Amino acid sequence: MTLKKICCIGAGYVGGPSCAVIASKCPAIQVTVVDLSEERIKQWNSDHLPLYEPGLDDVVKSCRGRNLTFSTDIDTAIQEADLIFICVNTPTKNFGIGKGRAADLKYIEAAARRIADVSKSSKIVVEKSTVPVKAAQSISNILQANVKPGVKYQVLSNPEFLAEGTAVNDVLDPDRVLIGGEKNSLGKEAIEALCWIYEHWIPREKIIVMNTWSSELSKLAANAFLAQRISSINAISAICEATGADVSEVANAIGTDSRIGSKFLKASVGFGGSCFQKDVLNLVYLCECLNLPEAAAYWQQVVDINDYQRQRFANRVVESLFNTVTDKNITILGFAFKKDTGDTRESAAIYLSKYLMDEEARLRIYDPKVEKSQILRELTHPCISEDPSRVSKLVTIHQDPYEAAEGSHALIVCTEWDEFKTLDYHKIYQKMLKPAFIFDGRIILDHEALIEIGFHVETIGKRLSRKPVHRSIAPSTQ
Ligand SMILES: NC(=O)C1=CN([C@@H]2O[C@H](COP(=O)(O)OP(=O)(O)OC[C@H]3O[C@@H](n4cnc5c(N)ncnc54)[C@H](O)[C@@H]3O)[C@@H](O)[C@H]2O)C=CC1
Ligand SMILES: O=C(O)[C@H]1O[C@H](OP(=O)(O)OP(=O)(O)OC[C@H]2O[C@@H](n3ccc(=O)[nH]c3=O)[C@H](O)[C@@H]2O)[C@H](O)[C@@H](O)[C@@H]1O
Repeated sequence: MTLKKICCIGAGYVGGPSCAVIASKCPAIQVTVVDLSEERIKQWNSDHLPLYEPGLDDVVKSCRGRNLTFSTDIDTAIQEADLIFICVNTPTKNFGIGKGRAADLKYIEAAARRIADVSKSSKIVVEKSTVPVKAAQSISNILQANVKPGVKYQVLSNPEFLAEGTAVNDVLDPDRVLIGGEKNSLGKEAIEALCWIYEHWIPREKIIVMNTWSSELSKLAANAFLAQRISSINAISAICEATGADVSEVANAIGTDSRIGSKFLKASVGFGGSCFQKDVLNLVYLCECLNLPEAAAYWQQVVDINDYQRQRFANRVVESLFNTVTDKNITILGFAFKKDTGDTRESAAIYLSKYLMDEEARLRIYDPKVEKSQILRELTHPCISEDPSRVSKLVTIHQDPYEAAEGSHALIVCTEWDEFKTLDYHKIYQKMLKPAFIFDGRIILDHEALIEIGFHVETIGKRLSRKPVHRSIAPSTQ
């Protein structure tokens, strides 16, 4: 089967980059990415794309207006397409049954109903969003219940594994592509059609075909395993801090075992991003629904350790600053959930800011890629601040790291931006109040050099020798 036109519903972090790469690699296919948000589509059609992603500008510019279109005309794009990717958001439900754990599937259902309402020809519908197992069944049920004469649907699962900050490369050169579908002849035909798209640039042996439910579960399992590694090394970091072991040395030692592997063993102030917590909780909820409480409790610990790590780090900041941060100036370097993205969803910096605002600290925040309005939106969210007016009282956003450090008692590295490694820390030291503290939540700075300058340095998973600083005898917060 040859596909001439494809449509992608959802122009977000997944739909935009993945379909831009498809368009660039398949010049004979017309790719239309649609979204309900006029603002987002306007940005995709401008020089200022709605998300920062290295290499994305070039890919989009190379095919936008040729075989890549961004549009709010959802119905026309669906009607004309042979194949439709569903890339809408699947956030954690914050109300009703499964609140705080289950994925909210209302956007998936709305997309499926829209396809059913407007389609006049047969479609392959590809679920790319991350969903609970059996979501493809719900999509299929909605489509079949509303099917028009002569129209046929095949639903496939094709989860996305790209990571933000490396999205373009991840789609260009993935470890694997997963496709789940039915084993009957129509199912196989649909799987072949989707394989044909990917085979424009990905070797066939990297495309793994399986049943739909395995494919859906593999996505949740992959994210749960990745998050579990971070929580595991973060749990080890707590032992390191209590004993004098060094978590980076431990990670290096265990990572050289080829059965364990060296990736995703970087201890940190906690994982962030829109998916790890959401998908692990989704798995927890799935286990609960399947009456598997022990499995649910196991995966719940991955999220609990992440909360513990963030709180533990915040406590260490307060304790080190003589057990009070009230009215102290604290500079936060980095607000994105990781480097090379402007995305702040579930960023550890948000939670750290919350804990410090609860202690009435004054925050001076700098991030090279996150807009001021975005930081304020995160901090004034009702889950973070009960009284948003306190945010304007306690928080200032800065365009320059040196300005942000001016008059500060402490500086906290929350995001591992490369530029933080090469700042002029002599200059920063001069601008700060003494004793000047640095809390390296990402283990990226040269701690010995900072101690030499005169800083009091604290980091994750390691006790640092330091010049003595007077400590108060007030009770510890830990
Ligand atoms: N962000 C990431 O790095 C990754 C995300 N995923 C998964 O991909 C899915 C999408 O994630 P993101 O792209 O980050 O979300 P996003 O929130 O950036 O984008 C989703 C877009 O879908 C649009 N939308 C929602 N309902 C719609 C409808 N009925 N019709 C048209 N547009 C609609 C929204 O307006 C939004 O622009 C989620 O399930 C996520 O778990 C998977 C791999 C990586
Ligand atoms: O489903 C998704 O949304 C995606 O989730 C993650 O990608 P992403 O969240 O974009 O970024 P990661 O590189 O995985 O980082 C997630 C968080 O973990 C932190 N992290 C990562 C690695 C590590 O060793 N230590 C650590 O603290 C990062 O700083 C970040 O806060 C997965 O890596 C992708 O494969 C997946 O497709």
